[in-house]
Amino acid sequence: MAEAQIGIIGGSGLYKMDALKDIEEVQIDTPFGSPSDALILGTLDGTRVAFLARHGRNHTLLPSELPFRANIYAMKKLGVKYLISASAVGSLKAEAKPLDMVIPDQFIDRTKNRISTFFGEGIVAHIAFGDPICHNLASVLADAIASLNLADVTLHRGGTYVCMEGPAFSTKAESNLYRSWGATIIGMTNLPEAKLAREAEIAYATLALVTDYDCWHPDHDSVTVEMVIGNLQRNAVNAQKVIQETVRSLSENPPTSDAHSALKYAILTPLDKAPTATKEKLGLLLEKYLK
Ligand SMILES: CSC[C@H]1O[C@H](OP(=O)(O)O)[C@H](O)[C@@H]1O
Ligand SMILES: Nc1ncnc2[nH]cnc12
Repeated sequence: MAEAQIGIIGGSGLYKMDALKDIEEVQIDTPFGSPSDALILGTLDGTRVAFLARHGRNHTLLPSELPFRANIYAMKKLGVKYLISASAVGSLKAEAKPLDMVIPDQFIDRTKNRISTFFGEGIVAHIAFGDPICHNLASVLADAIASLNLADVTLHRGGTYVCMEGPAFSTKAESNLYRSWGATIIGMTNLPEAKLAREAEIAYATLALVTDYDCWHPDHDSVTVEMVIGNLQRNAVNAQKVIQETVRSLSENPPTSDAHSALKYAILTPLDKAPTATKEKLGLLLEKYLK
């Protein structure tokens, strides 16, 4: 059922993409349940893409409730090889200001309650995750931002995204602790997604849209939902331009990615000894290794 090589996951405040043409809504069933919402297949400048609203189009799912495995598996089912996450984040550094964009290259895991592997039930795999973001896809994103010359948008290339559990925002002590670790931004969603995308051999990169200074900055109010959504809406048009330009570039020049062969040396269990039910459940992920 290959339908789109490029997927987009829209986070808080980015529940649809206005530029998509010839839209088709697809309800996708996966061995890991239903995704956050129907996936939207649409065309951007002649290229078919798949869009998913991470929290559902009416923002009905908490970060801890997100069906991360179903979301990534659904993208895999549609044939996605490159996945762009657009996400609202708080800034942990003075120089990353609200309305700036960050393309992080590292994560710190502060989640407590997430399932972030497809494996288990008789099949063991350990993917390499030292470089959790696809460098080549991140470069395409960065080049797209540079080529657009967006007024008032500063891009910060690289940096560490702290992924917290939520849903409450951080305490000041936590926020300052993450600052002392040198982290750049904070959010609640991208780390499990990046891990699962890697297991699914999908290249993943984050376009982080800074909406606030969390709660550490002495000269700025602490983050509120109103602040996040207000600033995200101010940035939504630019974010969509960046995604559109990235898609154009990816379709002209699809980069190589180590993610596309991430399972090659990761699976420990001999597949001929693995439970049939698990092999069937992981179907699409194992397909090429079962031949
Ligand atoms: C609405 S504020 C907190 C919420 O915003 C971010 O969402 P996303 O990553 O989906 O853009 C953050 O991770 C929290 O889920
Ligand atoms: N300060 C913050 N903390 C966690 N997630 C966020 N999303 C946007 N701003 C955030």
